[in-house]
Amino acid sequence: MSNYILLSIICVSVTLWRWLLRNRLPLPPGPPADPIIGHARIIPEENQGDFFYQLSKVYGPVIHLKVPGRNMIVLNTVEAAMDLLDKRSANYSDRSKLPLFDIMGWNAALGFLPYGKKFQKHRRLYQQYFSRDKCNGYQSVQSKQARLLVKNLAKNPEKYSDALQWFSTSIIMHVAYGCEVISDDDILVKIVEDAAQGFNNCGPAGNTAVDYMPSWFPGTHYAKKARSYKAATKKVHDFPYDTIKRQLVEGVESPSYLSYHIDRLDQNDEPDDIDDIKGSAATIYTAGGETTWSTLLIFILAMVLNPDCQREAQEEIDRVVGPGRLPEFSDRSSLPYVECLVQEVHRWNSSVPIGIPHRSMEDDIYNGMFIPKGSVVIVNTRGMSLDENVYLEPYKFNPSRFLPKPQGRAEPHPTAHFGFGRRVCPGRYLADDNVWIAIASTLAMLSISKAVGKDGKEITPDPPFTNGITSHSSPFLCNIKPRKEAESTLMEPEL
Ligand code: HEM
Repeated sequence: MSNYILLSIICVSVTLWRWLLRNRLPLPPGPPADPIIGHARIIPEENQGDFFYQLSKVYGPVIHLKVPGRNMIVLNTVEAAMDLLDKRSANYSDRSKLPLFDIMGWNAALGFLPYGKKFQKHRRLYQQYFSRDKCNGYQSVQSKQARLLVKNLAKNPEKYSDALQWFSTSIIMHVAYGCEVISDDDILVKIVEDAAQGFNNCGPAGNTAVDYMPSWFPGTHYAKKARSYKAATKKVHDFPYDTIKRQLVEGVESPSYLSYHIDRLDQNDEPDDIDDIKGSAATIYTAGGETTWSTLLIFILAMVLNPDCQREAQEEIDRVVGPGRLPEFSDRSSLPYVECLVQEVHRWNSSVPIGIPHRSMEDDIYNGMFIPKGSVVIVNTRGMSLDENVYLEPYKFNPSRFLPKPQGRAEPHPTAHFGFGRRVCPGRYLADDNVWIAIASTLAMLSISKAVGKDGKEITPDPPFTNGITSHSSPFLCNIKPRKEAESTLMEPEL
C-alpha cells in the first residue's frame, strides 16, 4: 500500500472518529438549558461551589453546563479530577482567557497563563525557589512570625483579622522581596494589598458574565471594576523590581525570590525575561498572601464554633510539647490531632472553593461521556469536600474523621485545595508550613471562643463568605485570650 493511501486512511479514520465522538457520545449530564444563553441564567454569581455541589447530587460527579461560546465541565469528585487533571494532564493543563485579569494587567501571572513555553518557564522560576527543600529554609522566619502573630492576637484580639493578614503578608514579603515588614504603613505592603483587591472584588475567576457576554449584558459590571485596578497592578509589577534592582547595584539586597532571579539575568536576556520575573514576583502575594490569610480566618471561625475540637488539640500540644516552649516544625509528626485539625480547616471551607478553571486542549472521552476541546474545566473543591461518599456528615467540623478506626473513620485528607496535575499550587509547601505553624502556635498560647453580647448571651457567628477566587468569612465577633499567662514571654520573637 502506498504511503499516500495509508495517509488517506488515517485522515479519514481520524475525521470519522471525531465525528463519532461529537455526534454519538453524550456530553456529561446537566440541568435543562435555555435556548441561546444555555445555563447563563441559572449559574449564580455567588457561592458557585455550593450550587455545583447541589447539581452533582442530581446529575453526578461530572456535569456539563453551556454558556454562550463555551462548554463548562464541572468536576465534583477527587476521583474525576485525578482521572482527568492528573492522569491526562497533557490535555487539561491549559487555562481559558480570563478577560478580567487581562484588563487589570495580569498578563504575566502564572495562574492565568495558557499552557505552553511561557507557562513552563514560570513554573521553573517558582520551582527553583519553592521546592520542599528550599521551603525548609524559610521555617525559621515562619516560626518567628508565628510568635509575633500570637503576640498580636493577644494584644489586640478584636483585630484578629489584621494580625492574621500581617502574618501572611510578612512571610510573603520576606520570601518574595527579602524585606521585613515593620509597620502597617509599609509602602510595599500597601502596594501589594491594593493590587490584590482586584482578585477579591472581580467575581469568581473565569465565571462572570464578562467571560462570555458582550459588555452591555447585565453582570458585565465587573469589567469596569477591573479597569479601576489597572494602575495598582502596574505598580506592584514595577516598584519592587526597581527597588531590588537598585539594592543589587548598591550591594545592600537581602536574599529573596526577586533578587535571586534578577541576579541571574544577564546582558543577553530579552525584555520578556524581565517582565516574566516582575510578573511572577507580583503573583506571589496575590496567590499566596490572600489564600493563607483566608485559610487562617476560616480556622478562627472553626475554633469559635467548635470548642471541643480546640480543647482536644490544646491538650495534645500541652502533652507533647510541654511547658516552656512553642510547637516547632519538628513536633509536627508527634501532633496527629493538630494535623487532623489543620486538614479539617482546609476541607470544611476551602479558601479557594472552585479553584482556577483549567481548559481542555483536545476532544476527550471520559466514562463514555464526550468532553469537547476548549471546555472550561472547573474543579469544584467545595463539592469534593462535601462528597458524602467520602465524608460522613460533611458539613460538620470534625478533625477526628481522619484518624484511624476506632477514633475516626480514616477518611482521606483533602487534596483538592491545592489543585491538580501540572497546575497544582507551586507554593503549597510554603503555604502548608505557614498554616500549620500559625495554627499550632495559636492553639498553644490562646483560647478562642464566642463573644458575649450586651445581653450577656453568647453570639454564635454565621458570617457570609466573600466571593472571589479566594473566599473567607466576613468579619465576625469572637473572644481571644491567653491560655498561659505565665508563659507570655514565649510570644516574644527573640529569634
Ligand atoms: C493556603 C494557601 C494556598 C492555597 C489554598 C492555594 C491554592 C491554590 C489553588 C487551588 C491553585 C489552583 C491550582 C489548579 O489550577 O489546579 C493555586 C495556584 C497557584 N498558587 Fe497557590 N495556594 C496557596 C498558597 C500559595 C502560595 C504561598 C504561593 C506562592 C508562593 C502560591 C502560588 C500559586 C501560583 C503561582 C498558582 C498558579 C499555578 C498555575 O497556574 O500553574 N499559592 N493555588
